[in-house]
Amino acid sequence: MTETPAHTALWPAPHASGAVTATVHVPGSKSVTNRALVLAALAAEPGWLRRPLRSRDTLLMAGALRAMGVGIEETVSSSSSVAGGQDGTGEAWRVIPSGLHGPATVDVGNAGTVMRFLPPVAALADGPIHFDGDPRSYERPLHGVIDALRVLGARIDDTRGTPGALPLTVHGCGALEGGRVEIDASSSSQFVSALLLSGPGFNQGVEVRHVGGALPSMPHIRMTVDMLRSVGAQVDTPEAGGEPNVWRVTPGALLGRDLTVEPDLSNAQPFLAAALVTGGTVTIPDWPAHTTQPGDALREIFTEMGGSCELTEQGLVFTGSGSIHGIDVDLSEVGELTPGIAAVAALADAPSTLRGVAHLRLHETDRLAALTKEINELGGDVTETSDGLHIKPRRLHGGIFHTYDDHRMATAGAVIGLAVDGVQIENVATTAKTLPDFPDLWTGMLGN
Ligand SMILES: O=C(O)C1=C[C@@H](OP(=O)(O)O)[C@@H](O)[C@H](O)C1
Ligand SMILES: C=C(OP(=O)(O)O)C(=O)O
Repeated sequence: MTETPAHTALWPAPHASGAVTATVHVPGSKSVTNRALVLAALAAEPGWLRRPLRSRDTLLMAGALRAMGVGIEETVSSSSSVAGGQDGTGEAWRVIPSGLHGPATVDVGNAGTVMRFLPPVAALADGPIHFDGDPRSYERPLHGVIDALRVLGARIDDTRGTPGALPLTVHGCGALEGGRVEIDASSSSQFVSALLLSGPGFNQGVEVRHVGGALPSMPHIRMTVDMLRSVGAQVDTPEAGGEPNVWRVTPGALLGRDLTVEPDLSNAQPFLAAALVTGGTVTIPDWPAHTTQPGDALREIFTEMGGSCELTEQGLVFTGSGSIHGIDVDLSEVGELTPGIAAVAALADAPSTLRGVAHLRLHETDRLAALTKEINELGGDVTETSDGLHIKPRRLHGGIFHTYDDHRMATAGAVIGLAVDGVQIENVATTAKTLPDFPDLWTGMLGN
């Protein structure tokens, strides 16, 4: 949890005067967009991304790939025949791979996907690629990727900062041997995803064996595997009868695809929470019937917390009952949903225990400390446990909700603000990491 400058702007979180009824079009998934960009950049032919997320994390990914020589052309069309998504409001990115070249400099910002997914890509480039980012990026775990790449044959200079962390330089020489590697990915599933995504480009492919504590965010690893397969890669997984905690990717050329990015279901969370908290109804169009996104778990989690939902032709229709229940839940698979669930839990009719998310201490900020401090400063009763939070609902009052440069802290504060008058979100602009339109979508949902 890094210190927040006192002067940062305050956003008065709108208080809901009654039950919210709204349809909210949620922009594309960060996790899908950034995987699709990497896979398209590594492909043997051009591809399309339709309805990509345009946010800080995805623009950093696109900028980094461009710096390494990949062509990414942005087109916007009102005609679905040219570039449209299902609603015809088509932004589409044409990705034209043309070799990966250094020297180049990559700004990772504070994007886990950029700082983890790109060093393996850089190892395939033909020159040095320098990586740097926000101060927080120096603190986020990266050793799993760096150590593994060295075992697989890469030369990496990480002597400018703390060894095993940013800033660093990957001295790519146009190819990487690849092969077998053991990593401890208990601090981030993105270590596994990173090695698998570039695996088809390594001479021997890659075999990643996770050794260590529980691996978080399994749906995100399944997303990696599914997306690799969809561009023609051969991937063996533990689920497909393989060894537990072992993934294998065979070397081979990747296809250029035409992919429409699903809405970001984790970013749908605050809007669904608005229905739950106000006893209203919120519809999210284009909710996928089948998806690897962890946000899909909200259908079950928020139903247990008092709502009900139905997948219809219009999208996911989620309705609050007017009561909010506490929950005892293991969130290790869906850690990024924790801030939003904590916000709802603080407004519930009974205590909640959120477990399995110790690794959130090394996310955008220390999310367990930040949620505890900020909810308690509004009068709440949250205690940190070794791997999560215990939340006893209490009557909350207004005040400043600090965000620590964490988009999900900002949206969590907005959810509390619906029910508690006078909540002010410090630096709501930090939502630009994955949802730049958040303040407008939020006020639009409330009919303002
Ligand atoms: O691969 C991905 O796209 C992500 C994986 C998860 O990371 P961790 O496993 O580090 O929690 C998740 O929290 C993050 O928001 C996105
Ligand atoms: C943990 C998150 O992001 P990142 O991709 O930076 O890890 C998140 O979006 O909740």
